[in-house]
Amino acid sequence: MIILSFSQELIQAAQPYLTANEHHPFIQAVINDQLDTKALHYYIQQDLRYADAETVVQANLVAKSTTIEDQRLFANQLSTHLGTVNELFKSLTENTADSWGNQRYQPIEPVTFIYRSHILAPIAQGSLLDLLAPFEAGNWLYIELGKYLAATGKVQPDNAFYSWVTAVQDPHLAGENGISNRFLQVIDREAANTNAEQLEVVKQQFLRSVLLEWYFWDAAYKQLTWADWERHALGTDGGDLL
Ligand SMILES: Cc1ncc(CO)c(N)n1
Repeated sequence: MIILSFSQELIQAAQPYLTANEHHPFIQAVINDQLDTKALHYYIQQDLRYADAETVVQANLVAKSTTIEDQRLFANQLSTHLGTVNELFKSLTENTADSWGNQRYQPIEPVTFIYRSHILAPIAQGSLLDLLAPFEAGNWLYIELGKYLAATGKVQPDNAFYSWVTAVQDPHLAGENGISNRFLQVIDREAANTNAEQLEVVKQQFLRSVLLEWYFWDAAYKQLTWADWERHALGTDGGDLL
């Protein structure tokens, strides 16, 4: 019998969600180089707001760390995040007609709000593991989607999403000794001191992140706004939004 580490267990349980993300029409449109400019704009604007929540999560990972080594790991990655996040989105913006100034600080739309709330929630009462796992799920999913998109061989430099695919495969993030694997190692170390009941909660929160990733692509594909949700709830649009 092969005994899985806790992080391997998370990754195994997340496989159906990964497949669903791969199959999402947004990702398939990237492969076919048919991504709608409006979907790309919405994605850039909303992911910048998600990235702002990642900044807050990472500051709190430093705060919840109990050793200098952990504090340095999370603080260094926070610094890297702050140094690179705008660059990625700026390079994505170059492929669109919109200016960078229009992309930053747009209103936080429903799915972005829910996903941000999900990764921020453990700050109040959670352990280091509670805070790290739902956040790391997003890193892991992005790396896997990057591998998937690269393996198609279809996302070439003239594709609007090319710089995204390159960025999520950066060895600093995705390499054997990269940040994602180092975060998974911290997850395994913390899991060793956590009871089975609490580990099940952590697992569900990890999986919920990967589920919300699917809804994040879906919201971008449909450019869903609070106004759409309102029209839908108040019954004035007659259609199925979700
Ligand atoms: C929605 C989302 N998930 C994960 C990442 C990875 O940082 C990101 N930038 N955005």
